[in-house]
Amino acid sequence: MATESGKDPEECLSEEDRDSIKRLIAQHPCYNKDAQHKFGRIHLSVAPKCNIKCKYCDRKYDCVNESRPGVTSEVLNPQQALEKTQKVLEEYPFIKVVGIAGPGDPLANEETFETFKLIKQHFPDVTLCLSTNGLALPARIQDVLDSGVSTLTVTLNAIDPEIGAKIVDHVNYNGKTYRGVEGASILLENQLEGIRKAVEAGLVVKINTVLVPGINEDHIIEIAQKLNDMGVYIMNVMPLICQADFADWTAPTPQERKAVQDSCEPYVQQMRHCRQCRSDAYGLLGKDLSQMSEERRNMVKVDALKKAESVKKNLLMMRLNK
Ligand SMILES: C[S@@+](CC[C@H](N)C(=O)[O-])C[C@H]1O[C@@H](n2cnc3c(N)ncnc32)[C@H](O)[C@@H]1O
Ligand code: SF4
Ligand code: SF4
Repeated sequence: MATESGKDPEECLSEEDRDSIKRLIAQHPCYNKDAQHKFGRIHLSVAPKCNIKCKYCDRKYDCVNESRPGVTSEVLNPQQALEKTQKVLEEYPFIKVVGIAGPGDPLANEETFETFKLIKQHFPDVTLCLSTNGLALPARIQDVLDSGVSTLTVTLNAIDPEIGAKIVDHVNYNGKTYRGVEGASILLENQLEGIRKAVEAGLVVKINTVLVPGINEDHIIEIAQKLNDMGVYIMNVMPLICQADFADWTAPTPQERKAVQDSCEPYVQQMRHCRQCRSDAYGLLGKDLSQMSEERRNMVKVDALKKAESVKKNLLMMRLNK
């Protein structure tokens, strides 16, 4: 599939790169629904600051019992994030992806890059994953690549600034605050340029689009068509969680979300199993270990070790039968 720049992202890659992308998708629970019950991810909550304000965003930094994006029990520094990763990966070896997804915007926090550097040094084989609103993506793309990130998510709720302005309150860019259509236009330009650069650099790109009924439901198909042109790998249409400025809104029904996803599927593969995780979630999707009692965590650990043992046995049998 050729991108808008005329280059086919797959053609730009060597065979070795293509194989390694296939391998990482096979073990990424969000990019591949078949991987979700076998492989997990850990989110490191090292990024509290944000450079924009979405009208639906409500971040909480000491929250133990809510499960949604933007909440975390605590904000960690890079060293604490490394120590947590060491402990969690040792106990739950089925976790193959280390991601940073907030609670704010990873690219608005230098700690993101410091953390990835530490993780890469200690765990060269894990997949590094980043989730951003995209405002700072053109400026930071080289830093993202240098960090060893291979899967990137950008939230893109509109490709028309008039619609975008109904969802984003303001944007802080190069020391100034922009509101309304002006702010939404600056955000959109940077998002599109950042996505283009990321695809061309060989990152596997996912787009999150929050479905806000009455604002972007009929527009999302146009976003999907654009993503097809740009060579994006997968799109995740997430239902609005009604909070902050949208506290009195009505969330989309599962049927409404499915209808939007079905209309987009011809243009870009749809992720339909997103669990709208916390910024400090770890474990399998939908089985967040950060929200479990120690007893339940131990059961998961024993189960995971048993599964790993049976995979080893199967591999051994296959070799012996050759
Ligand atoms: C906490 S954000 C982290 C990354 C980055 N700050 C961003 O917004 O892309 C993770 C995802 O949750 C989404 N999100 C945040 N609040 C939401 C809400 N109230 N309803 C639905 N999705 C929401 C964001 O749009 C984003 O796609
Ligand atoms: S970009 Fe992410 S963290 Fe920032 S306001 Fe929007 S949802 Fe919240
Ligand atoms: S919020 Fe969705 S895309 Fe992000 S880690 Fe959870 S399931 Fe994956």
